[in-house]
Amino acid sequence: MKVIVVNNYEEMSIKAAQIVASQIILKEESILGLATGSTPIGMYKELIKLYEQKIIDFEKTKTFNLDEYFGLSRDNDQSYYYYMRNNLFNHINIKTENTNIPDGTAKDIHEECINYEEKIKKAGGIDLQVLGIGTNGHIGFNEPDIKFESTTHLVNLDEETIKANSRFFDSIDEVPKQAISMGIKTIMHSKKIVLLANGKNKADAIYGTVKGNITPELPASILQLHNDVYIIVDKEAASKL
Ligand SMILES: N[C@@H]1[C@@H](O)[C@H](O)[C@@H](COP(=O)(O)O)O[C@@H]1O
Repeated sequence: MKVIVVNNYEEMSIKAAQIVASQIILKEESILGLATGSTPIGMYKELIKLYEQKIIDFEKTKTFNLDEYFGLSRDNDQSYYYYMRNNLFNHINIKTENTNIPDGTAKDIHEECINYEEKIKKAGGIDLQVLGIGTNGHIGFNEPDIKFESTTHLVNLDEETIKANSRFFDSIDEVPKQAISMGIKTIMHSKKIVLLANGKNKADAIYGTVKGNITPELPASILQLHNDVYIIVDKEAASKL
């Protein structure tokens, strides 16, 4: 693990965008794994700037998002589909058919999960996966559990996650209780991983990720077993390391 401690959110966003941009420059047809949440928004803004400056081009890039809320349609402004259009895809030249996000309204969720996993495999696997982290150490929506869930699956969200994510909704009752998420194996198969975290409320999760035991109780801890991971954290998130 390469832990990079930066001064603030802006520096974290720039560093992360540089890594993603380098990946695209080295391989135009890169397969990117993308994350949502508030953490990567600054990184997406930086990537849009680099695109506008013609430093990077998304023409041949493909993306797979980590997760999607179960039951939210694509036009719901809290869906991750909506988030990705709003924060990145609408501002760059990526082809819509090259962007992939699990369909939270699929009739057969089991089939949707299998197909999503297949699509990633067919595309050749993820070259670079961007991750945020939950305060409980979740990555994607892989919640603390007694075992690591391997492939794309339907998840029951933890109370802590529902509470944390309620800040984006009008009320806590509107937060979906389930989501579709790539599994731990899906994430670990990525060739390179960049995890971003900022703020004091992520300090315990970052400590567990970098220095804790490898345990499904703190899903991000499994990243210790990956051989190409960057953890980019601001001083507050790094405060317990
Ligand atoms: N499924 C997402 C995660 O992918 C994200 O990393 C996490 C942290 O969110 P934030 O960046 O807003 O703290 O929240 C959600 O639960």
